[in-house]
Amino acid sequence: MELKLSEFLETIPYGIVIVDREGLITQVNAAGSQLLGLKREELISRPITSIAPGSDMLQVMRQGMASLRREIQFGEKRFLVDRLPIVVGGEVIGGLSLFQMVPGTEGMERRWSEQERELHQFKELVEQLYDGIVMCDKNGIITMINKSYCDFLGTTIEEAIGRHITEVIENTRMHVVIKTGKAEIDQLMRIGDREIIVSRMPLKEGDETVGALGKVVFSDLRELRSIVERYNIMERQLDFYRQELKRMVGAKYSFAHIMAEHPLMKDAVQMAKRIAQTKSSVLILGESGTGKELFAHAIHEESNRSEGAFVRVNCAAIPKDLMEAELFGYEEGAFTGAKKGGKPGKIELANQGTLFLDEIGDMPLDMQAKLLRVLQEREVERIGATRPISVDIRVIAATHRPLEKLIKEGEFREDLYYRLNVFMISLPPLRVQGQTILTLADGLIKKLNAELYTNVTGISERVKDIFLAHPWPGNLREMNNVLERAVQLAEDGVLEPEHLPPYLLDKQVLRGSDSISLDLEAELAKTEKRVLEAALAQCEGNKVQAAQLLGIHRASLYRKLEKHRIAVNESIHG
Ligand SMILES: Nc1ncnc2c1ncn2[C@@H]1O[C@H](COP(=O)(O)OP(=O)(O)OP(=O)(O)O)[C@@H](O)[C@H]1O
Repeated sequence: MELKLSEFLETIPYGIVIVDREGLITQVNAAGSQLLGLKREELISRPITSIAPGSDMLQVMRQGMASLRREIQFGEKRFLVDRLPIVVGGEVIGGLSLFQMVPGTEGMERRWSEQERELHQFKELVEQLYDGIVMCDKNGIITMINKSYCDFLGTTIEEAIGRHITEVIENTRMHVVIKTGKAEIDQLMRIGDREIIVSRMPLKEGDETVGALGKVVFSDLRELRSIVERYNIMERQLDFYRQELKRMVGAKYSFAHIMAEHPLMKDAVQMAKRIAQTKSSVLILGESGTGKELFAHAIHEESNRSEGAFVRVNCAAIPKDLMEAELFGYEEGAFTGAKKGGKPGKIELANQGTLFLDEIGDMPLDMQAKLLRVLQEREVERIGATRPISVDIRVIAATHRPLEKLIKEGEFREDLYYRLNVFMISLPPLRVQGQTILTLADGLIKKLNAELYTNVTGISERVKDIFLAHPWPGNLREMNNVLERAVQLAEDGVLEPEHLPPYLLDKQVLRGSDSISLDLEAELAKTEKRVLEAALAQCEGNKVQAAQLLGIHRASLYRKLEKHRIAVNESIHG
């Protein structure tokens, strides 16, 4: 019986689709599948509404009444459709849809659909590209507006089109743009309680303004502000990670990177090389920028722990209440906000390697006590843990602060001081390194030439004077910064005072402004004499020490003393 029905359906030259009571397709004839452009298998068992979204078939079945000669758009085609309920024994058991192309549109189908597709694509583009776009004619009447703008304004396309722009958009200036013919780009505009950024452009035909186009560039300034804020935070984070990465990648500093010209520096390097091989703690003292971290790296690299991690903790930079978690780590659930799975502390991470405690003088007292326990017992216990973990670490500590004074003031534990101070390396500031700083400057210039592709050959006599007179509070870091700037300004040849930062020059002018003459020889001699006297005073007349301090040979010092007729109390120091 069913076979006969389907054979019968094939003889009908119209598209036929039969659905069951639920609206699921049970039969479709060949003409139907061809008109719909879908294979029979793609249609059977699918809800009719998923094939023809606007279909009123369900309603037809519910009401038991046919809907006849309805025109519907199906993709690019237009169909004329009859829908009938199938009634058996007074009961609706399904529905039948009979359809054909709207008579007369068959031949036009392609041309018409292409135009429509283009228009459709254009509309989609306008919707997607712009948060809001509106166009009006020369009288200010809206001729086009997209859905996003309408949603934003609380209106619809149908309501807006044909009305004057001022009736639809508050604070608009589109009518002004039509009058002046001048574009207004990226203007702030308030609509309701929101601030938006808009651009308005006149539409021209030759010289004549025939309308205007407005577009919303940013539909919510709050969003823009939060984007800018997020961007700023990301920039800062990126900066931080860049520095950290530089620190990690650059962690391979060795003794080859350390420049040492002055005898005190040479001694420090010798000492550091010797103690690198031991497992003992090291305390490095020195002012800011004297190379404490560089020495710590070099000791680690030279030691038999160089394969292990070099972990730096900057005690001055970590907030007090975070320091314990940072150093000791914690177990999962140790406190609110503790990370899942817990987190190892820096001490644990330095296992088998070196723990560099920078700025140890800034470590809070309670943390000092806990650190001392780790050093004595060689065990570390995470916050919230029940068992300690044994660790094998080598500690290098550094500070620019006077630890002995801090001990007297009760700010640093004496027992920890002795634990750390198995070996002590003291790095001299530049201002006591005398003439040798000029050799350091030359060394730095060579290094910078290689890094910055410059070709600077050295420093002029005037720059030497400036360098020797400057106290270099930032030590080698400061000198490196000064030279980095200078070699880039000069590019080649020798560095002259104009390549130096103004603060170095200002000092020079101030220093000599009271009694300076233009006799270079005489001025240099005067300065040399002053420096010699200062060095002798600092060494309480000891010539050997003074020569060392100035970085010159003893014989040279004697010659200079004679030249300047400087008498030294020989009876005390020989
Ligand atoms: N003797 C040296 N030879 C070559 N470069 C040096 C020397 N001393 C310091 N520097 C360079 O100077 C800069 C500062 O060095 P470092 O960070 O080791 O100093 P620091 O004493 O740890 O400073 P701070 O106490 O301010 O942290 C680094 O770029 C380092 O490479």
